Order: sequence, then structure tokens, then C-alpha cells
Amino acid sequence: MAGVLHFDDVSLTRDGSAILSDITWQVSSEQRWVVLGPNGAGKTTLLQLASSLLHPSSGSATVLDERLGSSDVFELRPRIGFASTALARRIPQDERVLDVVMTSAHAVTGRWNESYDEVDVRRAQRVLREWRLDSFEDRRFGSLSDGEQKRVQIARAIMTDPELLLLDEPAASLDLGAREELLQLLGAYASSTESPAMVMVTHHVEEIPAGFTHALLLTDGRITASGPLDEVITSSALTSAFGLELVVQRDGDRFTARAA
Ligand SMILES: Nc1ncnc2c1ncn2[C@@H]1O[C@H](COP(=O)(O)OP(=O)(O)OP(=O)(O)O)[C@@H](O)[C@H]1O
Repeated sequence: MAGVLHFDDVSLTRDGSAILSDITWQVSSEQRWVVLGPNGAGKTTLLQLASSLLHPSSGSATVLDERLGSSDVFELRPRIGFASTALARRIPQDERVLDVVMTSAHAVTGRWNESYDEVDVRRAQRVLREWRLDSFEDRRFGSLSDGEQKRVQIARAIMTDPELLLLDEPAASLDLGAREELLQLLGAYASSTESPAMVMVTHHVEEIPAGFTHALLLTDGRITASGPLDEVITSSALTSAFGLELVVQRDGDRFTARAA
């Protein structure tokens, strides 16, 4: 059970405003975390810290045993897979799907003149197959549906075999069928002992895949609850995080929430 994230009293200030305050949080390799909270709570900012794109203003943040602020982030970043809409916007629309996934091995978006060997090609093809994308290998990224593009982004993030996988709202904007297909795939991936530690930001408890083990609730940049899923995804914890009387129900592996 290796330590993956170790945040101790972390705060982050931007342009004079406190975005995150007093964040103490630990993630180990076999855990899969979901991060929930209202708009503007600081969820994406927390993922940016975990991906080493930002450093804390105070406190100590250690990612994969590297302390942010005193390690080489260019060595650390290839060990982390990150999929988000902001990153997806950098993918050229006319890029071939196989290349979108394969260029991740060189941490670039858009194929230029890097050379790839047969091992990279075979690995990209295997990852595309695992995410039900093998028939899209030669299609242009921009020609795929939202659901297919989200799966390509995740395939790209796991191409390098990361030790930590960060997903920022992977199911946002998907229709019901595409969301359920993605959740099935994410659930199978999260349930495998071969998979890395995962942290996924979402707005909806309905989007928590099977196999996720822990949850962190953020409100106004502060943790209001964190721990095993069953202890955190409750009516009382979500009511207090969202400031609205909510009823949460669990049905098998999945959750639903509605106003009381
Ligand atoms: N570069 C920045 N400078 C100043 N404030 C910022 C900056 N980036 C984000 N913020 C602010 O930090 C707060 C947290 O933003 P963040 O995107 O992390 O929240 P979030 O929980 O992911 O929100 P959402 O659910 O709406 O995506 C917001 O109030 C946002 O306006």
C-alpha cells in the first residue's frame, strides 16, 4: 500500500483569494477517490495540485513521494495521467485517434516528427481496445462523439501506465447511454488491482463508478468530509456540503441524490 498523495495542511491562494484552505488528505495506491462539491469549491484546483501543475502557498504536498516545490516536476508529471476538458481542447481536431493516444508517450498533443516504435503502436492499440475504441483508430479526433472523445482522453491518460490517474469530470455533457457506457468501463478499470490510484472530480453522485472506494467533499475550498465512500456519500454529509436538504440513496454499487 504505497503512498500516492500526502497533503498536510495545504492552502492555496490565487490573486489574493484563498482557493483551498487547510487540506489534509492522503491517498494510497489501492484507493480510488471521488471529489464532490458545489461549483467553485476548488475541485479542479485540487486536481491541479495533485498533478503538480500548481504548488501549495503553504503546507506540504507530496505526490508519488516527491514534495512539490522541491522536486523536478518534469520527472514527476510523466508518472501521472490526467484527463480534463481543458487538456482535451489542446488536441488538434484533425489528429488521428491512434496518434492522440500515442503522442502521450512523448507528452505532446499533435504529432510532429517524433518517432514511435512498434511497442508504442501496439500499446496504444491495446489501450484503445480496452476502452472500446479499436474501430476508431484511424478516425479524426474531432469527428468523434462527445462520449467517444472522453474515452480517447482517458485512453491517452493511461497510455503511459501512470502511477496516479486524475480525471476531471469525465462524464460531463454525456447523454445517458454514453455516460453509462463510460461508467461501466471506469468501474471495471477502477476494480482492477492492476490499475493505479485514481482521483475523479464529479458534480453528481450518479456518476460515481463501481470500484471507487473513498470520497472527499469540498465546500468553499475546505474539506467538509472525507473517508470511505459509505461514510461520506450520505444525506447529512451532502446536505451540509451543498447547503441544501438532500436525500442520498445507494442501489448496489451506485448512488442517487435528490432534494428532500
Ligand atoms: N487563476 C485563478 N485566479 C484566481 N482565482 C481562480 C483561478 N482559477 C480558479 N479560481 C477560483 O478558484 C475557485 C475554485 O475554482 P475551481 O475551478 O477549482 O472550482 P471547481 O470546484 O472545480 O468548480 P466547478 O465545479 O465550477 O468546475 C473559483 O472561485 C475560481 O473562480
